[in-house]
Amino acid sequence: MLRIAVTGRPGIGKTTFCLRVYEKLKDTLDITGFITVEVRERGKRVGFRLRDLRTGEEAWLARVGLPGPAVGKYGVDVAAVESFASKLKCDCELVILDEVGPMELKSGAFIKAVEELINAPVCCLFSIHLKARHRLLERIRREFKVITLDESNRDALVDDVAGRLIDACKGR
Ligand SMILES: Nc1ncnc2c1ncn2[C@@H]1O[C@H](COP(=O)(O)OP(=O)(O)OP(=O)(O)O)[C@@H](O)[C@H]1O
Repeated sequence: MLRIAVTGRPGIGKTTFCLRVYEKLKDTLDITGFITVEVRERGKRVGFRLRDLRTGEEAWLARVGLPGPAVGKYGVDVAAVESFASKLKCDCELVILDEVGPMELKSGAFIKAVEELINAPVCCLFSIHLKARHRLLERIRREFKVITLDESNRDALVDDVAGRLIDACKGR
């Protein structure tokens, strides 16, 4: 059972990396999870949407002007996080989760769902916030193989991580 967490500075390509690995593995492995996609209007970032990898279903995670707990200038839709967290399943071969960060961590149900995943024998590819402090993030940093993405490694590592996850999930 292989558990990998990618991290790196904001905008380095964590979401892109998770998506590329998903595209490589989706026909081979049973995968659940979601990614977080930034939304820009007229060039300015206005918020983030959650996207279920398998179904393509989307919801706002956080948006400027949304009521709810604030992270920077964004209000977090905790109910949306909970709804996506409830779809994370331990009984698949791989869980891809982008990301475990300050917005998602506003949801107690999200924290509980991720803890259950970590306690289960399932392969994981998470992206995690580089610096945020939280007991769940500390646990992931301790227990996962953590890879820091940068411009020089983020392309080459896609095949490497995808290959390692297939081997681990298929017990090779
Ligand atoms: N390997 C890559 N090569 C070239 N451009 C990339 C690569 N990875 C990401 N990008 C570009 O960089 C930008 C940010 O990418 P992405 O959203 O994946 O980063 P992120 O680390 O998830 O960001 P955030 O910190 O907001 O979560 C996007 O415009 C994306 O197209």
